[in-house]
Amino acid sequence: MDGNGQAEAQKRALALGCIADDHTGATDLANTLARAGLSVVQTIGVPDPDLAIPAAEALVVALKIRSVPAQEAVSRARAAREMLVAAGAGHVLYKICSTFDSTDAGNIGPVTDALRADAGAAIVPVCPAFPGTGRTVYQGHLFVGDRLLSESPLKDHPLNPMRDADLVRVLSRQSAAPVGLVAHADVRAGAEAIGKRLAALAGEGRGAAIVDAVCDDDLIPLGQAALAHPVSTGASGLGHGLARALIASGRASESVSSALPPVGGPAVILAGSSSAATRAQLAAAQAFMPVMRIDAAAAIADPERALADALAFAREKLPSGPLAIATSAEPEVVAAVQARFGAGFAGAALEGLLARIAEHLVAYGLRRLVVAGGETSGAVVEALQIKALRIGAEIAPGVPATLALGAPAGALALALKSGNFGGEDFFARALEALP
Ligand SMILES: Nc1ncnc2c1ncn2[C@@H]1O[C@H](COP(=O)(O)OP(=O)(O)OP(=O)(O)O)[C@@H](O)[C@H]1O
Ligand SMILES: O=C(O)[C@@H](O)C(=O)CO
Repeated sequence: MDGNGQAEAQKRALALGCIADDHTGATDLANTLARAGLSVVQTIGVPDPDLAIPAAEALVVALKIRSVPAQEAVSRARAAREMLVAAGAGHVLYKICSTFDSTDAGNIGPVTDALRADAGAAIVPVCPAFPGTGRTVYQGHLFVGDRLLSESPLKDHPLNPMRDADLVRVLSRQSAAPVGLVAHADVRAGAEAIGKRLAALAGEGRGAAIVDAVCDDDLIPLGQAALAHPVSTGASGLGHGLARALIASGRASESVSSALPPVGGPAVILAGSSSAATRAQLAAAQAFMPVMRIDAAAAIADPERALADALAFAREKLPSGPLAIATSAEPEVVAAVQARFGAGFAGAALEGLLARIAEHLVAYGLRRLVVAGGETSGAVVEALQIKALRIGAEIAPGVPATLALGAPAGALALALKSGNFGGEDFFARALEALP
């Protein structure tokens, strides 16, 4: 192989394997890794061995395990790690939400414990910081903008209300082994200081340690220190640090991602997220497109009727331009729906409804789709049988334009928006950005 061939092959050798606990989290991470300079491919679930996926330095496996029972999350994450390690990944990042979404019986602890055991690791560094979107960790406490997590809108999340900002305490409640803290003073002192502190905590028998990070500069030593361990757990900030550390160590080379090919055609927004950000974005969208608000209680009681109504609305409006269909509602309405049907049942029913709407619309010829909400995105992407995503330009921090690969319906441009991401004009921007 000549010099160019070697450089090309090295550029595409898998260095970083990622397991994302939801689909918008996966595209967020894939976007961050691509912007940091890695070549990245995202698959929907563990890919079938016969799926032809382009070679890449980072592979992000999108799972939908944030809100499933812990045992199921553990076995699915283990299978994904096994595949990633067999494919050559030297480090595996378990991508969780930057707002640490999980219940006390939640999955971040059990999955982190299991991946640590499988990798034979002494300790797992854990950091959900993503300073670019206002998520920072100080003295183990997670902030969303200038509020503690427990005082942010995440306290009212429909599936995982986050009412404790002390992540050492939160992760301890979910973990088999005790949890430690690498505080900001060590992070400021650099990668070596973080490494020493992690080693000391491992020596005390701690299985995981929350690592502080309050700004982008902290992500570089964090990534270097994390790369010395086989497994880490965190959000896009840690992903950025790992990508930069891989490039700095020569295990990956900086590349520029290419633009997505144009898809064109009708566009629809489907929103299942009830986050404050998504609600504000829908209100802004109402000024320039028709928005159908689905009554969640009525839709759960009679899903066939809700499906028929949504499709009639779409058929009528789509010829004149983009439209939105949303189950999103104010926290009091969500609480009432959950009290009547149970949160899990209501969530699954509404995700299923939006996924069926997506299937029908794609069959009608829809080619550009924006989905708001991680669980909702997972349901939609799985229903459309999308196998992998190519990552395009960033629409807003944490949200790239993507191109669906392997879907039976053919080319489809997609933006999967995490509930809390994007400014008020996000939907207008997304429609412009989808090729
Ligand atoms: N009106 C409603 N009442 C009750 N539950 C709802 C309602 N609308 C949507 N849901 C459910 O709330 C959940 C929202 O989760 P989803 O992950 O899609 O959004 P999010 O949590 O805001 O986004 P992210 O996970 O990306 O932060 C889904 O299960 C959805 O079906
Ligand atoms: O980290 C985040 O906040 C997002 O990528 C996410 O996981 C949303 O579901």
